[in-house]
Amino acid sequence: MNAVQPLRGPASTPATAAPQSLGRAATLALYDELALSPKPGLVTLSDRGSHEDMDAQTFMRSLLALRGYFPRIAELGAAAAPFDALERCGLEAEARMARATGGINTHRGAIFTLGLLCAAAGALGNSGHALDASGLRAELVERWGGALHLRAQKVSVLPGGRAAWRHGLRSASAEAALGFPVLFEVALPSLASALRRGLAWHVARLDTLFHVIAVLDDANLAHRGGLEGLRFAQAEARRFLADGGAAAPDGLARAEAIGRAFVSRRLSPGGAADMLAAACWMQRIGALGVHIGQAT
Ligand SMILES: CC(C)(COP(=O)(O)OP(=O)(O)OC[C@H]1O[C@@H](n2cnc3c(N)ncnc32)[C@H](O)[C@@H]1O)[C@@H](O)C(=O)NCCC(=O)NCCS
Ligand SMILES: Nc1ncnc2c1ncn2[C@@H]1O[C@H](COP(=O)(O)OP(=O)(O)OP(=O)(O)O)[C@@H](O)[C@H]1O
Repeated sequence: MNAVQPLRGPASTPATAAPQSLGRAATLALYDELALSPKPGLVTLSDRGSHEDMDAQTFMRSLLALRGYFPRIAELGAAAAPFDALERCGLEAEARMARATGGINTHRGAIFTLGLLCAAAGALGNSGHALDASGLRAELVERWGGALHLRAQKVSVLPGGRAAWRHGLRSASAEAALGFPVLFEVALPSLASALRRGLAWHVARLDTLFHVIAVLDDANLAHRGGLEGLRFAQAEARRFLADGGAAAPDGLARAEAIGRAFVSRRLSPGGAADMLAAACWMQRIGALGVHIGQAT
């Protein structure tokens, strides 16, 4: 568990941000995700979860290598770049991540999800509109939704995309084409509600993560555990929430127990981790509508 935690979350920046601030917030949000512990099946600062090939050091190397990418893609968004320019920028970032980690996939999902969100925020900021969640979602879908729909119809050669296709699930690309419904309709309301209830930042993040695991077609879970593994993880998350979630007196202990069950099945909810990072990014750029000192 983290020794020093801000009470309700890190300070958020004003609601119109430059590409540099949007990108910096993305790096910090990925750290928010990495630093959260316990976190079932996922890598934290102190354990590897269900992963044999990576640990916190691998993630930190990857994060450092990606620092320039998020401001760059936010700038592309501000310049109204077409989807293929974003795609090239994303693929370059994937190559940089691979060089930094020795070929290990630490942040492919985050490069995609947070990259698209940074681009949408860059575009929105440039048009002079305030950075709120519904504006961001509309901007993403209007500008790049068509290209993302086409992308979602292609058969992926990557593990998550193949698992999604095999089991008839919504892939990461399909989730993006729909404007990330689980992010906007589940993760953000969960995080905002947890912060408004005055929950500590780490408890709020943990609660949000479980809300996402309960409903997301997480291609990582499906790749590692098949449909059975995905449904098992979703059912565990639903039970956790029904029993009071992360804020319950035994919430952290129950999260740890679920972590042990995930590790024994090699399950890792990587897609849910990306949604959590995206929600933390929204909080950091001020698009969540809840700021320190505003919580009631
Ligand atoms: C679409 C991507 C994520 C590939 O996805 P695919 O599922 O086929 O591959 P992979 O197994 O590597 O999974 C990617 C990761 O997505 C995340 N994820 C899994 N399920 C989901 C989901 N339902 N929703 C969102 N993210 C998810 C996980 O972290 C997972 O590990 C992406 O790598 C890609 O195509 N990149 C090319 C660059 C690009 O187009 N960029 C666009 C602008 S950034
Ligand atoms: N804290 C985290 N710990 C582990 N994975 C995470 C974390 N945060 C995000 N993820 C996501 O999970 C994915 C890693 O999953 P995985 O190890 O299954 O990779 P893979 O290359 O798709 O498949 P495999 O290694 O099983 O063949 C990454 O895309 C990453 O975005």
